Amino acid sequence: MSLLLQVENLEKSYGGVHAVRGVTFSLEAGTLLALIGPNGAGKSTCFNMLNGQIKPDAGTIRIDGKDIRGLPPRAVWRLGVGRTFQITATFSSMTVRENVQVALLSFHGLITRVFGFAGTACRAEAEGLLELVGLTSQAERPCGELAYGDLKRLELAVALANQPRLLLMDEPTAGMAPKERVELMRLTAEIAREKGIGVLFTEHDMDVVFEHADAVMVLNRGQLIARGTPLEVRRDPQVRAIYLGEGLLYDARHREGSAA
Ligand SMILES: Nc1ncnc2c1ncn2[C@@H]1O[C@H](COP(=O)(O)OP(=O)(O)OP(=O)(O)O)[C@@H](O)[C@H]1O
Repeated sequence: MSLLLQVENLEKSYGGVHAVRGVTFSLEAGTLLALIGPNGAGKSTCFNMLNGQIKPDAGTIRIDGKDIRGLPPRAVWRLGVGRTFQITATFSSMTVRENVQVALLSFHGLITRVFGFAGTACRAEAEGLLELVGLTSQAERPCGELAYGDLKRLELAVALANQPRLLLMDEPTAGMAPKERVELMRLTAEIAREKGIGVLFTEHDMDVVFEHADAVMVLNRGQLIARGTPLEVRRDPQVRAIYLGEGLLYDARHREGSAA
């Protein structure tokens, strides 16, 4: 596996708040890395630096060896950094297929040629992506009618339309039922492995993190305090201390017991 993302000594302060301190990590293509930490740990700030929304004070961010630090979001997106958000950003009056078509038109630089509807442009490509995320049967429905779990799949298809090398997922399963969470993350992992996409995701649901991440890193007060396999991180005493009262300790015992 090749090293896709390399982050070194990333720093960001807001006035007196040192939000991200010396964060260093890497991500291999085709793997899922979870970034966890309590509220205010600096997760969103890290994400916003990785996709160009916030300029780091210091540090380097390399995608396939190219330093992207300080580039604007559009340029970062063009280099293959996609992002999904906690609140889905789709066009509710368009059909599911049209939403993916519009994303594809944008990716192919054709968006200025369509005025409000996608017609037949990129249709076959859109249908291929809908098949990939299991939404073929929903293709002609207005997106505003979709169940929440399907909306999240659509959001994944829209993100994939840009052929990302790195996909940043902001709490991908927030608001979903447990069964839907498992399905979405299994699908994401399958697609990431098949297409060699690196996925970095934040998540508050520890079940999702420990089931689906290849590696987990823990941020606390802007600093990475642990990085390893899900099992290593679950067993880390510092991580356990931070997550006491948030379910991790119980969860870890429960899982280790059931794995034994
Ligand atoms: N625009 C801003 N101006 C000032 N302080 C900020 C700003 N954005 C974030 N912070 C502060 O930086 C720190 C890290 O915030 P951040 O939102 O990155 O954490 P987080 O881990 O994403 O939290 P959450 O899980 O609640 O979303 C916090 O102390 C926060 O109050």
